[in-house]
Amino acid sequence: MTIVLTPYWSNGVQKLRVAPQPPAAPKRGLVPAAFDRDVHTERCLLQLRSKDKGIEKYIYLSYLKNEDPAMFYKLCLEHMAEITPLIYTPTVGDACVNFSHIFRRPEGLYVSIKDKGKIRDVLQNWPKIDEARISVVTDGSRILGLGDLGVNGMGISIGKLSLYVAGAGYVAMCSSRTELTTTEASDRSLPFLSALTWARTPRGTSTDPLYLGLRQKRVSDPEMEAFMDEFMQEMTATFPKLMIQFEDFSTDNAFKYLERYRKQYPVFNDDIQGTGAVVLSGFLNAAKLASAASGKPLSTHRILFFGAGSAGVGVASQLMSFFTLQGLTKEEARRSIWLVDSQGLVYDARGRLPEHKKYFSRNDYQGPPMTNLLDIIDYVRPTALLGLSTITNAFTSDVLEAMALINPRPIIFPLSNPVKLSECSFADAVEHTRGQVLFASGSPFPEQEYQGKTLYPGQGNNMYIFPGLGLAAILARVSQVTDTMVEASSLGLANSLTDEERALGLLYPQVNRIREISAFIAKEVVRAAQKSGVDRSPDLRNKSDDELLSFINQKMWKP
Ligand SMILES: NC(=O)C1=CN([C@@H]2O[C@H](COP(=O)(O)OP(=O)(O)OC[C@H]3O[C@@H](n4cnc5c(N)ncnc54)[C@H](O)[C@@H]3O)[C@@H](O)[C@H]2O)C=CC1
Ligand SMILES: CC(=O)C(=O)O
Ligand SMILES: [Mg+2]
Repeated sequence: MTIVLTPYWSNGVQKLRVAPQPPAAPKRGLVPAAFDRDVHTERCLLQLRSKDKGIEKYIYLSYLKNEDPAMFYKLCLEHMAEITPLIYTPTVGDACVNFSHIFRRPEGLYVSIKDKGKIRDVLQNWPKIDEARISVVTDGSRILGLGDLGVNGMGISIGKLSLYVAGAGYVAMCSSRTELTTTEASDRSLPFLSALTWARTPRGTSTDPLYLGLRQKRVSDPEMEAFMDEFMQEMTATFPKLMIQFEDFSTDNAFKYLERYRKQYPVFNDDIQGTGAVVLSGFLNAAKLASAASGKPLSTHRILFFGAGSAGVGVASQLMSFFTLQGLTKEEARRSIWLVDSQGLVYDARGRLPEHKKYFSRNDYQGPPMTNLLDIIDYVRPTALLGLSTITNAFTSDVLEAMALINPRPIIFPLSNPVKLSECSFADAVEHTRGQVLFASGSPFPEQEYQGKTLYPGQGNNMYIFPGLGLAAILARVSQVTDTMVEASSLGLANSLTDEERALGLLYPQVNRIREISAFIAKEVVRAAQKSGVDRSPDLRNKSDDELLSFINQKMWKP
């Protein structure tokens, strides 16, 4: 075998590394005579398509990822629009609910409350400590809109990690080796992920003999805080190059642990910040189309949130920058946003509010509680209605018609996941706004024909953001993830639409361009990290934008 050395630069010093080799041909006799890898791609696709149910397709794809990861990711990249809903929302919701039943072999790292005091020992068991770069950490307490699923929430970490690899090619960065046989790819394609399964028997699983988690109540707040402090300290000590994504923590804990660690470690919360960024991006594009139709300036938009949890308030906070970008003050921006929760309009005179709702609580309404969404729409007269409530079909035909009555092009984003919890479907939104809706949902919906025209739904899901944001954070070796980095990811996404996509009226780029989009977002985020002074890769500072983009592209593993 010939070994080819290629030069590269590290901290200003030129070094050599072994160039990647093409996959070794399988040894004679170990595959059938006519075996051909390209034909095998078609075979795998046909096997996948032969299954009727989403969950069966999920199980097949999980098997393929473990057996032949290069093939799995090749299929993902070549059929992104078809496969994303099978490995991610909506199917991942079913996979999580049934996780303890469809479980075949462990994937990821499980740290439970029983490990408190010896978390370091558990982390040391991870097979490839030096290669760990990204971790999607959940405690399973609010999985999509499905509630507390305990250890079954691991499915969401696995799904997000698959999208990290498919969407941003993480494997290459973890590689210190050269062989690209499928077995090696398999070893290397295990990015680090962990689920913290402390301690709660989610409803419905207490009597399930197959449930894989602990069977006890979740621990008290102080005990969880002590656990989290130890966990974060040991994670960053054991894996010094690690970026941590918090995922699907219940509302209070989502806000609490983001604030507690965001200045100390490279960590972000996907539901608060990733969702904020993806919705800001789609909203920027939608608001331009809505304002063009109404003739009213962008600064006059009025946004009504149905759902005021971690995602709702996270998105509201991020949308503040939509208004400040139009020249409004922060106070004026705040006044352009209204929240609704399970008790109706959020306002000061209503009584004691949880901390995360206070900033957007209205002080200009003192009347009786306003709980009916139609009354609230009539009072607020919003240009945009955003759903993050987990309430299926809350945007009824009356609600959609009311929005269409006050806006030539109403912005309607039912963002709850999975599909069965969406506040409305695309078909209903099109029908009840006579095709005028500017639409994005958390989970995918099929396109619609309306009066001879094809209308396309947007998917306002943080999957557009976290691969590129995380990639930039890792490449720039950031010490923390700043607000300006999150905003840069959002503006990067908004600006990544092609002219053709804009001509089709899309609010988000097509998902099959995810690699290109992630690279572009990553470039913008690296620059933002440099401006914030949180980067620790000085080499990247000397690169022009083109050089940086091509560096990022080179770092992406291509199956
Ligand atoms: N599209 C995306 O990328 C994302 C979507 N989500 C989805 O957003 C949803 C909410 O997530 P979180 O904010 O983390 O949950 P959460 O539990 O923190 O918040 C839910 C909110 O909905 C409100 N709510 C409940 N019933 C209501 C009702 N009848 N009327 C009005 N409001 C009601 C609650 O008061 C709460 O404020 C989930 O379905 C989740 O999957 C979350 C993150 C990202
Ligand atoms: C998409 C996502 O992160 C969620 O629904 O929680
Ligand atoms: Mg989430």
